[in-house]
Amino acid sequence: MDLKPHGLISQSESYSELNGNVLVMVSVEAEREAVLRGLQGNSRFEVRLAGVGMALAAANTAFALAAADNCGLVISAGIAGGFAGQAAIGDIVVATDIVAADLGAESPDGFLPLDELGFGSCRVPVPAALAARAAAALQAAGMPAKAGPVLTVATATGTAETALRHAALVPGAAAEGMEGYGVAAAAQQAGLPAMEVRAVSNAVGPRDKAAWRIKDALNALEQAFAILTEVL
Ligand SMILES: O=C(O)c1cccc(C(=O)CC[C@H]2O[C@@H](n3cnc4c(=O)[nH]cnc43)[C@H](O)[C@@H]2O)c1
Repeated sequence: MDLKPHGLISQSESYSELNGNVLVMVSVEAEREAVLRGLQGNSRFEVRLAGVGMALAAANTAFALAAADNCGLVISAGIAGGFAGQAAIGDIVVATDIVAADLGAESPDGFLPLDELGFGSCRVPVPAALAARAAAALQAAGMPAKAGPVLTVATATGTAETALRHAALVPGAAAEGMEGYGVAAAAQQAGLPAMEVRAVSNAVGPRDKAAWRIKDALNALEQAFAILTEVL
């Protein structure tokens, strides 16, 4: 495919029509299977493994894009933690912005994001029309879908303190995962729009793996992609 240099297409441009194929990056095989079930053989979509974490996700997305045929959109998808009051277990979150929540520097006055250090941005905006169209389609189909910022973290949140800190850092933060910013950064480098679609399996907060509802979240992810094929 034709890889465009960084910055040629603004991610905040509105996209009325989507052209080309869709690359979906998920972290693990169970997520890949769920998305594939939802896609029901739709040949416009390709689903690849990103691995866990931002670095592997960026590298694998770049490799997948280099081999992709006529890709017009990249989606980071999978299960996620939901922020209290924003997204409950089983909800779908469509990202309005994809935000690397812990990429920057500490200072005595608090966290300094890349933006304030002058090294680029921690935020990849999702084209507003795309996020709105996806969330509206999911809601119209009766799914509990929310739109809001989705955070990418290197360390999954395991305390109430970190949950509150991240929620304060990014007002309206709806969910957190570990790959979105890496996938979106690779898409941005290729001049392509990025989205993130997450199904909530657990609450962001004190770690309690026994309370994770992975099967429910994977079922929601499957249903979401069955609907998204109609509007993307
Ligand atoms: O054990 C399983 O069967 C299983 C099936 C599917 C996925 C998993 C994962 O553990 C995926 C890890 C993946 O999930 C995202 N995630 C989920 N909850 C959170 C969270 O609270 N904070 C951050 N990330 C979360 C993340 O993107 C991981 O890569 C297991």
